Amino acid sequence: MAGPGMPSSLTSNSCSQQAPVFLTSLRTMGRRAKGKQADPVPLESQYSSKKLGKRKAEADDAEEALKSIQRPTKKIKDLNGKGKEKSSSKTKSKPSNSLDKKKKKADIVSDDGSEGWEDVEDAEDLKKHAKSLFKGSDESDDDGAFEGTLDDVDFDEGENDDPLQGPAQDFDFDSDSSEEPELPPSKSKKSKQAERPKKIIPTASDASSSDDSEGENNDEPVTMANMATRSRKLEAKAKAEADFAAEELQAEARAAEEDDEDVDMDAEEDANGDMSVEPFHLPTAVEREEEKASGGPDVHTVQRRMRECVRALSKFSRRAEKGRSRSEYIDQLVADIASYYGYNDFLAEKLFQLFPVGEAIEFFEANEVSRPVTIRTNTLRTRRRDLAQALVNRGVNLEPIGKWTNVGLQVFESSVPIGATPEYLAGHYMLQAASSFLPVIALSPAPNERVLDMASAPGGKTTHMAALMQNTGVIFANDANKARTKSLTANVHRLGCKNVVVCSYDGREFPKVLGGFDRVLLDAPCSGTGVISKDASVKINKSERDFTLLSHLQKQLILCAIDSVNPESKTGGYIVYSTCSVTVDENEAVVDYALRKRPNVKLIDTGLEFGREGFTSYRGKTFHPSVNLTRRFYPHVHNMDGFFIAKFKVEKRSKATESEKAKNAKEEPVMVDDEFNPDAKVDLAGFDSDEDKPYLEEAKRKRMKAKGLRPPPRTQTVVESKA
Ligand SMILES: C[S@@+](CC[C@H](N)C(=O)[O-])C[C@H]1O[C@@H](n2cnc3c(N)ncnc32)[C@H](O)[C@@H]1O
Repeated sequence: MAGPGMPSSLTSNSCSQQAPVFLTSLRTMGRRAKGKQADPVPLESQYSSKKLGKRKAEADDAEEALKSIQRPTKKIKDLNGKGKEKSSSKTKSKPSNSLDKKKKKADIVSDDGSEGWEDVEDAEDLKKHAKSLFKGSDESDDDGAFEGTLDDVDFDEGENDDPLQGPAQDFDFDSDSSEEPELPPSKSKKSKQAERPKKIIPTASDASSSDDSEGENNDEPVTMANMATRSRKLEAKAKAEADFAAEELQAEARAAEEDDEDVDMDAEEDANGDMSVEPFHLPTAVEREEEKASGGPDVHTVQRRMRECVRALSKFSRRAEKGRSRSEYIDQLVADIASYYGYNDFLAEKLFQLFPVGEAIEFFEANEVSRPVTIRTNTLRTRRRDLAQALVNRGVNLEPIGKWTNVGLQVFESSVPIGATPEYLAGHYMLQAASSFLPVIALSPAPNERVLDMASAPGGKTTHMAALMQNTGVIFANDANKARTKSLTANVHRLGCKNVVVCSYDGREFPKVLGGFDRVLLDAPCSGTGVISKDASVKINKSERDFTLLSHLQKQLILCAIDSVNPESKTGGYIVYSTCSVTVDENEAVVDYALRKRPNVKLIDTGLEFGREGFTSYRGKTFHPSVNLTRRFYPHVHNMDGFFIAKFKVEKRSKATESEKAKNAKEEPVMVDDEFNPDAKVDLAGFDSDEDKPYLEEAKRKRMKAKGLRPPPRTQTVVESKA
């Protein structure tokens, strides 16, 4: 495809790399919580003020964790105050979304290719239709987009007997465009919009906005004019109820704790509510071996043990068995987490280490629940208000995601397949996870700029950038995987992006093939530990070696991204590095590496109004203090996919940095033929792999130990293992 400033060499894809191990293509694992959107959670939950990175066994964490690991039969109210039973993923189904029941549902496929909701119960025709149309879904791995025309779609198909006619103009769409005329309020029957559940990812400003409905008469009929206000009022009420329920829970927990002190500390309710079950005993190493040999414990035992370990770790001196160490409890807990949630031991431990004990359980729980379905309005084709109106008319229950985006809509329910509406096919929106709006918001490309999207397929972020640039300037949308550039191209066409040049190079070939960009987005290939709810295969198929190789690749790519930026850009000179992974190796460690190797770059604020600070130290490693400017997003905190974002400003190289450059000359970007593939030998020539040596050595030692071999003595300082 042609584009302004496009060298002719880029009109055809020049890369013939092997497809990388791309996470969303592995869809063999079942999803236990499929079909549920997670309950809304407040932005920056109670953990927000906590310093992460330390294994703090706080009582608060333990209580959160105790809520997550449910007793098999005990009913615990959820925070929405509905008193529904929360259930473990292995023994019972998850709490269902109340919206599930009444209406038929259509398949919704997110841009990541994951299905958001369950199939329409008794609408086979819709299902069949949706199946064929979802092939072109934004981030699906299917290469082919829908190839028919709008005429091929039966526009009436999506209409159910009771189409929703609610208007969209009463939502807060002000941010869409200041030119929009004020639509006069019109009368309609009560829209189902008013019944929608609480918003996801509410910002502080969202929460405070609920106050303006004070004093309104609840009995007055619902009109288009008052619908949004009433809805906010309902949300406020729900929040108050949730707070009340949470207080109740805490009171219960406090009472239980007091009981603990009075009665035998180890007395425990059994599955039937009897108080006569045996006191908890942490298995010894021998007992664990025996347990393994006999096929492992039953799920109730595992649940109880996890709960007890969390309790013990929260007040270790009082609750732990005499003579047992903290690390014994942690080892048992991690082993149980791995078996309960279905992770390999290595990954369970790696993820567990990211959080305080109680919060870790929340993270694992959140990975069992699908994230909300969200779409991004393509402002090249429509306005959010108009899109919302069109979709509401088709029976889609939606609302703006939050104040932080003026193009996002959260879909609560739909009687039509959201990936196959006429509006979708006409490119009015992209099915896109809320988290993937963030890197583009952070990069904030401006009209007429020259931008590189280094790893861009299938184009969710490229097309978002094209819209922000109002189809001006040029975006080089690159992806090493040629097959994936097909869906990228399809999306670029569908969304009407005219300033995009699609190309297929290994990102490590930049800036040799092309440089001088105002801005670069590196949405790097990663392990996908932030999107486990979409792709459960990550739980078992990621090994230590994968993380080492990925981290290498990411470090190589980030240097190339930096070197592709024009430091003298009048408008830009920025890079955003992002991953959908939560591991430190793929995030802070990569960013810190870039800061060390390229003294002419510095981290700057992402401009995002939420997200947790990146780690400045982690398990014995200290990063540059400015790494706290990076942002982490978590499913259990933000109700989004796990994500990481860093924004850099590239400065001109000074004399001092020039000498630095000479020193690092051997690290000039190199042409590397291997795409990331855990089994391929990655050519690291010229890349500074020295610093990874201790890790590689330690990994080798571990592998040998696991095989019962005696590892050679350590030759280098190895980062301290588990605290
Ligand atoms: C996280 S996905 C990108 C998603 C995309 N930015 C979007 O928003 O739709 C990572 C991409 O990196 C590509 N990739 C893997 N190795 C690469 C390399 N060495 N150079 C460039 N792209 C690479 C993969 O093919 C994959 O499409």
